[in-house]
Amino acid sequence: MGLLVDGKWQDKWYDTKSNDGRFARDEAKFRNWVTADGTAGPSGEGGFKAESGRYHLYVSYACPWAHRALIFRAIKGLEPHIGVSVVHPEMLSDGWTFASDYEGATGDRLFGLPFLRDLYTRDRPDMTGRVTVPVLWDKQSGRIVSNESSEIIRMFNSAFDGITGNADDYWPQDLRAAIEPVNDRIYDTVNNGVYKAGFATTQKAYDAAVHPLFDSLDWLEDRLSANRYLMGDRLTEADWRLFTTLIRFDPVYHLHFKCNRRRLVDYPALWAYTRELYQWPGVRETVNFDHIVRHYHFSHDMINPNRIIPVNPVLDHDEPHGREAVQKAA
Ligand SMILES: N[C@@H](CCC(=O)N[C@@H](CS)C(=O)NCC(=O)O)C(=O)O
Repeated sequence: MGLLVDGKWQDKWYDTKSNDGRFARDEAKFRNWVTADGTAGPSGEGGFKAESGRYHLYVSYACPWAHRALIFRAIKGLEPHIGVSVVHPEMLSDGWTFASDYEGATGDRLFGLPFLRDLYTRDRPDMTGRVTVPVLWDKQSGRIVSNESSEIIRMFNSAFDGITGNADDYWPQDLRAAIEPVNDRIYDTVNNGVYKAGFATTQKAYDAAVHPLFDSLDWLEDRLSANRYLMGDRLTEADWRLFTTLIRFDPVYHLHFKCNRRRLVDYPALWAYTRELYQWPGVRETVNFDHIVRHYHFSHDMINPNRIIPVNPVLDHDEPHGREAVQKAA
């Protein structure tokens, strides 16, 4: 685990000491957008036109943020148009690596590089910052388009529709204003909330994260008892953003990140909802529990110093979800 400083790798854990024991996630540094015609998106530069075969996605199967991008690639029919490289699940002193001696790890399919950091410095030789997945790479310009998953999924949602003919819309104009505050609460208290609890190095920082997390899970359980999806009867990006945390909850966050007031399976609506999304066409194939469980327990040795991989609960994600019966919001 480490970061680049002026293009040089430094093996350092997150600095929680200077922050009262709290984990603070860095802002992603590459914020360009692929658009249908190559005009600039909401941030960054233009010049990234949607074209088949031009872009490549770097992911970890373990990472919930990268998982969002993989899901959008699947459900938007982008698999034939955007290639993928999968890093090794163990993230140790060299950060994410392209070692391929592990089932499902592909190596770097574009350049055969040893480490993900080498991809970052290929674009920015003097880069300072964390080397994170996902990364969307442009083969034509040899540059990183984006390393911000919330933006990559919005590009995938619409930029390639003219190429794929898939116009399914997970960020519909008329729901955007309603989606935003739901995304914000889920990001802060659930998606990032589990990390804030798990990486806390003081009791106070842990308490400040774990209680809002379980308050939000109660709120979500209520909402999803009355609504099939977060926005009622329409499945949106808000659901996919929530899903990648829920699917990791019982195998990882409950034990490893001490998010153990309740398990996901103790929430009937949330658990059935998670199964419905897991069973959505194309999604099951993006979930790799082996990489998920191995990554967290093996990589975070200050949480799990002996790197023992727990046995974990046996969960049946294929059990019928029964969510068709859930009433639409009144
Ligand atoms: N803002 C980024 C966050 C991505 C992120 O933090 N990914 C983690 C893996 S789950 C990572 O690569 N961490 C490596 C590090 O922080 O050094 C996004 O949503 O795309």
